[in-house]
Amino acid sequence: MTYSELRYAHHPEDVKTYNTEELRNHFLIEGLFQDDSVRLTYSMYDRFIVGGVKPVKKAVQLETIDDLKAEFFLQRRELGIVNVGGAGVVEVDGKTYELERKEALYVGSGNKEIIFKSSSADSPALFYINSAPAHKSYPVKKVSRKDAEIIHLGEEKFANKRILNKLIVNSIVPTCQLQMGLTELVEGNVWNTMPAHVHARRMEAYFYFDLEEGQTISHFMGQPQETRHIFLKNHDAVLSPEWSIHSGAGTSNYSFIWGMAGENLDYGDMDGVSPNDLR
Ligand SMILES: O=C(O)C(=O)C[C@H](O)C(=O)CO
Ligand SMILES: [Zn+2]
Repeated sequence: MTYSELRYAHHPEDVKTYNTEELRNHFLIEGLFQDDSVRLTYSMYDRFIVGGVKPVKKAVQLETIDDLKAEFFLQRRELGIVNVGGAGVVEVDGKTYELERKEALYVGSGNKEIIFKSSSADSPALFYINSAPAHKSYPVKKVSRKDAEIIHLGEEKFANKRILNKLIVNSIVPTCQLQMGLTELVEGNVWNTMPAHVHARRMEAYFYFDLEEGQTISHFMGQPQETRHIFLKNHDAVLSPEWSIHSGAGTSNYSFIWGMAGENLDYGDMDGVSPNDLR
């Protein structure tokens, strides 16, 4: 079964007036993984889709949704998948790709039948997905951890030591708009993406996982001089407008998947904000 919801884009002046509930309703995405279902959020930010697929007892197919007015999901879109659960399989027009935990798959536009399966119902796969409009079809490619481009960021003394794994980026796999990667906070470190940044040419979505039961993350958003926070739990995602910082501090360490789409594929095209300039 496929469920989807639509989120509008916002003017930063309007977001200044949002209360806690409004911020959460517009930007937070909860409940991504429901047994034998596909859960999608179609955002007006660069028409980016955030979703979760959890096949348990049966195979689950990625069906088209009304918002796309398309014959099949990838008619005019590309797809990035990262498995954050037990081992699983993605079938793309009959071809099978096995995805272990933290492995990724890129699927270009034009592929019609995308089917997700878990290798074992006792430890189901959890497929986190991002999708963006695509003008061209690029080949399907699996990206394992060994293929990732790794960057070591931060320092223990600033509680932001982390390992950034670029997975679906154009130096590894050609894409139209999509970029995805996985960042792991080293134990004892809690801050992600600090110093913070914005990138007016791309929106971004963060999906937080590997957060211990009972712990939380305060995700920071908003224009650098007008920030807000949203408290998140494990397996929550959050939309980041092009004008917003996206950073977080947890009550323990955790990992997260970042995904972007927009004007360019230039990961480094970002404007940094010094911590003392944040308001
Ligand atoms: O840990 C980080 O810093 C990140 O992972 C930052 C994201 O990759 C990002 O925001 C890219 O624009
Ligand atoms: Zn960013």
